[in-house]
Amino acid sequence: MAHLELATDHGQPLPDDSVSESPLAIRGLTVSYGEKPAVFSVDATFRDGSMTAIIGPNGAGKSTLLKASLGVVRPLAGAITVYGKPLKSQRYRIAYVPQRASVDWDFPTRVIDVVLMGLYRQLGLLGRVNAQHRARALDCLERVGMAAFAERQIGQLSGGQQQRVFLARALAQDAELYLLDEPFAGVDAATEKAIIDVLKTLNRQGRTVVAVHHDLATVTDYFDRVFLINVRKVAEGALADTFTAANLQAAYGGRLATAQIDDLELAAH
Ligand SMILES: Nc1ncnc2c1ncn2[C@@H]1O[C@H](COP(=O)(O)OP(=O)(O)OP(=O)(O)O)[C@@H](O)[C@H]1O
Repeated sequence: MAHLELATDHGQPLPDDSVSESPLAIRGLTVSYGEKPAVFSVDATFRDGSMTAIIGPNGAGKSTLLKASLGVVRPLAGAITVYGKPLKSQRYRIAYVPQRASVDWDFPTRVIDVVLMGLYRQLGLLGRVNAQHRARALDCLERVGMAAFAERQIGQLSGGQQQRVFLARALAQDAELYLLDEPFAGVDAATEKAIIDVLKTLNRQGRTVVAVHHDLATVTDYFDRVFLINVRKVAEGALADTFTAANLQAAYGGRLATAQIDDLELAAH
């Protein structure tokens, strides 16, 4: 049966199993930085083992949704569960790759140290790094093609290289749920390919990937589900049901020209 959940479903109780089986379930989330909410009354149920693109125009609340899911911003209202349990006790199961622009790249630290941060659970309170930890961090750098840069200062890398290092840190964490905020923004084609290959490999291993994504032309190739938002949820579901011209119009309004929509490989709805 086609699975299409529209924004009108919030407020209705969802069956318990959809929450308990979901790596990330959001109910009634409202976040406000000032008077106007950035995210309003949003429900979302990210499916285990799926690859979901969060899509919407600038300022639609996409980053805010991720930050609230990590407990980084405090919501006005709403509940977030991770694998059916409160976020607080499950935070370690989530790896996060922030938006590149939001990171202070001038802090003096080496690439390998950034990746070792992903091993914080193994390192314990004293943070003693042994040969095994180092080998694991190097292996993660290898997987994103950055092993040769291990000793380099993070500020001395290009934007795409920095993005790969942050992905390596997320890999080191060996999480089950990966949240990425525009992982392909400002990277070249080779880096984009390297990143999507890593994400698809994680997904094949059963990990859940949720990424804020701006390039509508690659949605169909990269993802199997979409979550459309413009402060409120517009729609969420499988590509075939949800990545439609009508939903894109609803999310972007006049900001997306009909010609742009016509060029996309959309679901036939
Ligand atoms: N720390 C903050 N303080 C005040 N307002 C904020 C803050 N962070 C975000 N906002 C506002 O909240 C709204 C949603 O921002 P958010 O970054 O979540 O949108 P987005 O969909 O990720 O946008 P983009 O595609 O441009 O990255 C915007 O109007 C933004 O200006």
